[in-house]
Order: sequence, then structure tokens, then C-alpha cells
Amino acid sequence: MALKKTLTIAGSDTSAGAGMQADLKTFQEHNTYGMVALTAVVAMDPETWSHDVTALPIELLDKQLKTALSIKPDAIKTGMLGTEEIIGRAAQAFKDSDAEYFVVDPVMVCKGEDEVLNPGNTEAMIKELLPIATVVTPNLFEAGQLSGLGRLTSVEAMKTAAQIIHDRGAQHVVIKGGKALEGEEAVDLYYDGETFTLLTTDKFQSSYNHGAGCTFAAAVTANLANGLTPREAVINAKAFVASAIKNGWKMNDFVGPVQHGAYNKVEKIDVQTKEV
Ligand SMILES: Nc1ncnc2c1ncn2[C@@H]1O[C@H](COP(=O)(O)OP(=O)(O)O)[C@@H](O)[C@H]1O
Ligand SMILES: Cc1ncc(COP(=O)(O)O)c(C=O)c1O
Ligand SMILES: [Mg+2]
Repeated sequence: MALKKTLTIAGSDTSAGAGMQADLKTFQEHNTYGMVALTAVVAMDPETWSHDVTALPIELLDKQLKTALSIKPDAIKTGMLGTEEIIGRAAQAFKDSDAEYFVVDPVMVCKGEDEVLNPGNTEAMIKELLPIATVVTPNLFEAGQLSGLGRLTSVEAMKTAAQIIHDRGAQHVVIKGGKALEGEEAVDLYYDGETFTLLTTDKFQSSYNHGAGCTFAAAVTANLANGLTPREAVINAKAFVASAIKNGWKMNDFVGPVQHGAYNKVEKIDVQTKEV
């Protein structure tokens, strides 16, 4: 059977745990043909690991999108978009494509950096991306921003946020309680417009989890391209990223990336599901 084609519209994380590097590694682990349209380049200061983000000229993104769409991706994912103009281009690219699935990872901050990259982006994501998203994968902070509810600290609050984000057009919503929700377990909430389902694994070491969010959303994208239902795509992606986190490793004094290939090469992890 022909390989399915997956496209990420995302930034480059030079340290390669997150960003388009995480996406490509994850696409490969799922046996899809991964492609990239690059939005921005992130470099880190080796002394402090502070992030330096440079957006690419918009004309260069336009050229890449033309190339990528001519290859006819089956599923498209977004990662770090960085500016309202780029958010608009990502939305248009999906509309212009023949792709069946659009997975929006609404990246607003990098881990360890608490400054929102550009506040105007939130409005643009709500207006341009949510109405066409097959699946949207905010972390707890991003779900608070996209729903307008602010800080979320409970499953009840996550349910309210998921409902609002669904009402804003996203067909399927996964709010990643993940590292940010208190407790012994890593709990995400999946909502398909009818049923709320908690997806749970053990909470593993959390120091070496750089790229977890990108890896999760890329796995959802590849699973959809490979024909899984959105529900199966999300559950399998959670198992994939849980193994990647459990097997994350220390890169230097500042950061440790997930191990993108751990699910296929080291160990499988079970995900518990429960309707709430
Ligand atoms: N310590 C952990 N142990 C197991 N799973 C985790 C852990 N931290 C995050 N996850 C899972 O990894 C995925 C990404 O979540 P998270 O790290 O919160 O996102 P982001 O990187 O976008 O902030 C989610 O499925 C989440 O539940
Ligand atoms: C290019 C890029 N995209 C996305 C992210 C978000 O990464 P995470 O998967 O840890 O949420 C980062 C964080 O450093 C990044 O550098
Ligand atoms: Mg993220």
C-alpha cells in the first residue's frame, strides 16, 4: 500500500526534540512520508538556553506551501506559527489542499519560557484555525487561552474549556492535562462533541519531556493519515508519547528531549480510558 503523506507547517527547534524535527521523526515512526513547510527558526544560547525565534520571510513560506501542496499531503499539522500572517497562511494551505485532516497544535509558549510568543496570535487561532481543525491539541495553558477561561486546574474546568473550543469549530478537542495538571497520573481530556473521555497513563519523570506536545500532535496526524478514527488516533498518540517521555534523556543542564522512537523500539505503554 502506498505510504500516506503528512505535512507539518512548523518551526525548527535546532536542539531537535520539538518542532518540525519532532514531527518528522514521529511521522517516520508511523511509516508516513513526512514533509515540512518551515515557519521560523529557533536557536538556543548554549550558556542560558534562552530561545531566539526568527520568523522566515512570508514569501519563503508561500513557496514551500506551494511545493508541499503539489505533493498532495493526506494530513496536515501545524506547530509553531509565530505570527498572525503565518496563521492565516496555514489555514489557507489546508483549505487549498486535498488533505482530509487538519491537526492544530496551538503552540503559544516553549516549555521553560512563560512568555506568550505573541498575544495577537490567540485571536487569529480562534478565528482562522479552530473552525477548520479536525483535531486541536492544546496543553492546559493553551486551552485556557483558546476558551477564554484563563487558568484551568481541574477536569471539570477542562470539560468546560473543551466544550467552548468545540463550539468554536474544532471537531475533536484534546486538552493535555499532561505535565501541568496536579496528580500522580498524566491525564488528558478528549471531547468529540458528544462524549468526554479521560485518557490516562502513569506520570513518568518530567524533566526530560522537551517536544512531548509536538510529538503527540504529530502522532495524531500520522494516525489519521493511516486511517485510524480520531478517537483511535488520539489514544494511540498518547501511548506513543508516554513511551517517548518515559524514555526521555538528559541533553545538557537545561533540557532533555523525549525519545521519539521509544514506542517502537523500547516499550509500549497502555492508556486507560474512562468516560466522564
Ligand atoms: N510526565 C509525564 N508522564 C506521562 N505523560 C506525560 C507527562 N507529561 C506530559 N505527558 C503527556 O504528553 C503529552 C504532551 O503533553 P504536555 O507535555 O503537557 O504538552 P506540551 O508539550 O504541549 O506542553 C500529553 O499526552 C500528556 O498527557
Ligand atoms: C520550533 C518549536 N516548536 C514547538 C515547540 C513546543 O514544544 P513542546 O512540544 O515542548 O510543546 C518548541 C519548543 O521549544 C519549538 O522550539
Ligand atoms: Mg506544546
